[in-house]
Amino acid sequence: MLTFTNVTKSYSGRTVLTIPALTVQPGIHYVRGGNGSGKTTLFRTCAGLLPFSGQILLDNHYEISRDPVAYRLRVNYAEAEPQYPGFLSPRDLTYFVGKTKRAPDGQIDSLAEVLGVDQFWTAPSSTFSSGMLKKLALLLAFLGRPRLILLDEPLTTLDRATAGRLFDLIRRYRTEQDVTFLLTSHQDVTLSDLPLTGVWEVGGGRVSAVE
Ligand SMILES: Nc1ncnc2c1ncn2[C@@H]1O[C@H](COP(=O)(O)OP(=O)(O)OP(=O)(O)O)[C@@H](O)[C@H]1O
Repeated sequence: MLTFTNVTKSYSGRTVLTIPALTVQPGIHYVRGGNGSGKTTLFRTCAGLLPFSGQILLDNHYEISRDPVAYRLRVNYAEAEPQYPGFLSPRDLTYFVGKTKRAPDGQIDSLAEVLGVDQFWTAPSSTFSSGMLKKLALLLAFLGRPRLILLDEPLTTLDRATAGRLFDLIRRYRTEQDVTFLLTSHQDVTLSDLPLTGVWEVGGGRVSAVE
């Protein structure tokens, strides 16, 4: 569902990722690697947020530089450490992102309830704890009808109950809507409740399949 061809990503002339050829099949994938190995760079590149050279193709059709709107409509991303303008509330942000992602009727309310964002719906995000910010970022990442959702450290700072509900949501989007997930975590064991399709190791500037 996602194909990389001759992809390289550099910062100020320093190459941090080289992916000559790689195909990610539909499913739930765990992307692991040490600090600074390039996981966030990989996710931000896939999300269309960073310039790179080469080609990333979604569903054999959508390419970031050729179809930027169609591609971004289908690829959602939650940052490891989300930040939003402090004066904006979940209601403001979900309205805006929901519109750009063409969220179906009722989706925002349902996700807000499942992830517990409805508890602080109109509060300015400057007043949020890191777990509250994480819940909001996760809600935004499920909006619309994505084909691919990239979750960078989704469990960090999340309380146990919400983590369980997030796993249910991932399983549901996977089985009911054929959404593919790429997830990172520094704790292998925390993802063990999910039916993983693949495990990938990022290291030495490369991405390789583990199993
Ligand atoms: N904006 C940037 N400018 C320059 N170098 C960067 C930038 N962002 C990341 N890097 C470098 O790219 C490499 C990969 O960083 P990245 O954040 O992708 O790693 P990571 O695997 O997500 O790390 P962690 O597990 O610590 O979050 C590191 O060497 C980092 O210093």
